[in-house]
Amino acid sequence: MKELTPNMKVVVSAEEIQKRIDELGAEITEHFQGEPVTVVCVLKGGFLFFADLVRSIKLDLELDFVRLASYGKGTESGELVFSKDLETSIKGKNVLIVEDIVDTGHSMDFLLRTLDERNPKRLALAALVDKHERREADVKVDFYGFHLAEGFIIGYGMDFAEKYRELDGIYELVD
Ligand SMILES: O=P(O)(O)OC[C@H]1O[C@H](OP(=O)(O)OP(=O)(O)O)[C@H](O)[C@@H]1O
Ligand code: HPA
Ligand SMILES: [Mg+2]
Repeated sequence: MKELTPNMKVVVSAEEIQKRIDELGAEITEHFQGEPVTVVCVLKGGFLFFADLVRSIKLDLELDFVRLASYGKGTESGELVFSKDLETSIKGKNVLIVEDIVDTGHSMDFLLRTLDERNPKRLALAALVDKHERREADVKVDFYGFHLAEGFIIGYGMDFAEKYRELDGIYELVD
């Protein structure tokens, strides 16, 4: 276990995350009714949730990865693009997007709309954290791990200035 600093408050423990992922894996397995699914990891933040979730889904899976970038990041109006697109076709396939956190909703609004235009059979979104404080785009999270009202969180894929992604729990950064 890594040394934590006094400005890090536990929000969800590693044990709670793993228990919830087992439940989500069972829900997702049931949802797709024995059919194969293409599971899409949203890099970088989604990498740990994706790695654990795919191992708890009991279906035939294809795995693929995307990474989003915005022009003029840091400005409110940054338009989203792929800095890495899917490498497989999703036409006619069941697709599950796996994301660490939905915050303003702009990232998932873009990804859901863009992938939907490729005519998948079904398109669903799993997000470990559904955070409401700053929501601007109306995004439907089909499978969520935890609801959070507010706060800036790190760990389990989520970073602050590229640090803390490797932590196995979720923490809030407090002053
Ligand atoms: O709902 P939103 O306000 O769009 O924010 C959520 C997104 O922001 C973070 O990713 P980021 O683009 O910072 O890249 P990262 O995954 O590489 O950390 C996070 O991982 C989500 O993907
Ligand atoms: O709360 C957050 N933590 C880490 N990364 C994020 N990206 C959007 N919101 C967050
Ligand atoms: Mg991300």
